[in-house]
Amino acid sequence: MFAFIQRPATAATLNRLPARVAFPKRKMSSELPKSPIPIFTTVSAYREWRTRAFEEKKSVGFVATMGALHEGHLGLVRRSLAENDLTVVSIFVNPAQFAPTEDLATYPRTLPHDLKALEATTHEADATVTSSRMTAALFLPSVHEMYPSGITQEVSAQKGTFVEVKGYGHQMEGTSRPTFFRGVATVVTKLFNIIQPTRTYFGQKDIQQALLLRRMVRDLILSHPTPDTFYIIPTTRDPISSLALSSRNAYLSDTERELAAPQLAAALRAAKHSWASGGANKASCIQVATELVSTKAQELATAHGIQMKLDYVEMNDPETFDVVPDDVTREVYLREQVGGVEGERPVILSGAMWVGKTRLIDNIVLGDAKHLGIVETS
Ligand SMILES: Nc1ncnc2c1ncn2[C@@H]1O[C@H](COP(=O)(O)OP(=O)(O)OP(=O)(O)O)[C@@H](O)[C@H]1O
Ligand SMILES: CC(C)(CO)[C@@H](O)C(=O)[O-]
Ligand code: BAL
Repeated sequence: MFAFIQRPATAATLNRLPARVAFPKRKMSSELPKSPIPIFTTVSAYREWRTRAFEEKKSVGFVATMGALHEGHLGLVRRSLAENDLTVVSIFVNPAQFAPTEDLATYPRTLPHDLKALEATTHEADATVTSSRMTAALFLPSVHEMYPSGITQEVSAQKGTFVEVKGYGHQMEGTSRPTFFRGVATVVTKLFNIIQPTRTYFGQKDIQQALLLRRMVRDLILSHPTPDTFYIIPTTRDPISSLALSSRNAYLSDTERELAAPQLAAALRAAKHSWASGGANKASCIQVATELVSTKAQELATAHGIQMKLDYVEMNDPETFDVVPDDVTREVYLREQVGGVEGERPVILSGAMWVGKTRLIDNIVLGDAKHLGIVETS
């Protein structure tokens, strides 16, 4: 499914590209750090660049982020660099997806670090090409330009145009963050309209977001990207603790990060093990995960004064996001598999956990993740 890798024309064209398509009349504010990566702070400057890329028939890969870049983001960027002539990364901390009680004000903003990380992330295109590709453009829009009608985090007071993917944003993460997916769908529609990506890359770490946005691309009949050029990339984890990398991990103290945060992934693995063993129904698999976190929480509170609390662990159907009923076992779930499909019917096992004031999320797909278009890079 992901075998199509666009070959760069020649090393020479690649080396020339950023310079040829990058320097129209872009407004570059003097506070921006110096970088070889062109930074577009306005839609019109970006569009001029994109028009040139269209004319030159260059494919454009796109990675949408809120910044504070880490290896999880960079994995998406590497994939885009490998598969496209040009790669655009956006950094925009989107007010519309934060509830008024959430961490918009304190969300980590680390532009100098982000630029250095993008500069360092180059891809050796292939053995026959001697040059390497670097991110061709960073899109760094203002809140004012992204929300011309204005934006407040209070949904009841909002005015203007918003995008909702009805029926898919109230379950899972939507239960705890009821206005989150409306904010995400709105901003990503705007970003797709602006960036016009040939391909786009989202992370499995935010699995409901990725599946919901791919559905939105299909429902809105977008051409850039299409559902087929919307890629979901497996979660990058800390190689030792298996903690899913996340910008919000920066809020954690060293002991919280080492001892508490990895317990969410451990709880999901424990539930996965129960599910795989056969006889256990969904409720008892979830209970295994819940008990693991509460036992560990007591231990960490006593020994280290760390506050850790599960928000939820749940299993959901990846098509509908419906909760798997409590009494369903793996055998029963698989019996309902629609005929003719290869591999095991997937189910999303996901959770969220508070460590102090930091809310972390994680998920594992049980069964065949290929059905969801999630494939490890070969
Ligand atoms: N560990 C990861 N592995 C793969 N993709 C990731 C990972 N972390 C984030 N991403 C993806 O990067 C994109 C941008 O995410 P974002 O900027 O919100 O970072 P984040 O680490 O998810 O931040 P937060 O801590 O706010 O959840 C999303 O598609 C997201 O799924
Ligand atoms: C997709 C996104 C960039 C929209 O603001 C954000 O939700 C994120 O970083 O996952
Ligand atoms: N990674 C999703 C962005 C958010 O939690 O706001």
